[in-house]
Amino acid sequence: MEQLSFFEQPRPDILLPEELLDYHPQLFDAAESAQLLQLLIGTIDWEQEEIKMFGKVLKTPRLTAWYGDRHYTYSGIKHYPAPWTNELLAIKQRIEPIAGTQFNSVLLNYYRDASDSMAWHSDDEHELGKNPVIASVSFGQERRFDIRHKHEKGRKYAIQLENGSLLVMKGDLQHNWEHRIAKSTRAMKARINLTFRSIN
Ligand SMILES: O=C(O)CCC(=O)C(=O)O
Ligand SMILES: [Fe+2]
Repeated sequence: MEQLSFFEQPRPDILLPEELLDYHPQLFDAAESAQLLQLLIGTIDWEQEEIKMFGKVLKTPRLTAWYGDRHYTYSGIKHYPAPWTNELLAIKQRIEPIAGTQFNSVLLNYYRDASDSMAWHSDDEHELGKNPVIASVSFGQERRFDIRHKHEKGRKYAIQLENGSLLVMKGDLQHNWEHRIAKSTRAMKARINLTFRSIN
């Protein structure tokens, strides 16, 4: 199946383009990451959204939640976020100096196992502006993050997003590239990813 075989193992010899991606492993240590993973699983108001595709109603293959100050349209659905929690604010304050910008919203994704995923997409909604900085924090199971150029076939990268890491996405990544978290053929434990955004 194309989904599973598109990328081989990430090549550690290929450096990530630094104008697009800035990776900070172990920003949160193992103890803190384990604690935040359990706390977020237990306290976030998770939902499984439905998407309409080719006249069918499908469930999104992961759980999601929006928190922050601004409502936001994503995949054609208008979201009214829940107010910041103390933990989410603390994570936001920790990453803002590294990302070099301030955020007013966060999308949380909960990948329960290997069959949870996020399809190829760009975060290119109008409210985010043309070349947004988006800060992606991961807790729990390491998963592979795939990136491909929209027009130049063969320009692609894969990076393992480790427990406690921060990935800053910037430049024209949301304009000329797409990214995804593919399903995996190997067993996968729970993972939570938080993408902090600034919505106009
Ligand atoms: O789970 C991830 O690492 C990616 C999340 C993502 O692309 C998004 O929230 O738009
Ligand atoms: Fe995304």
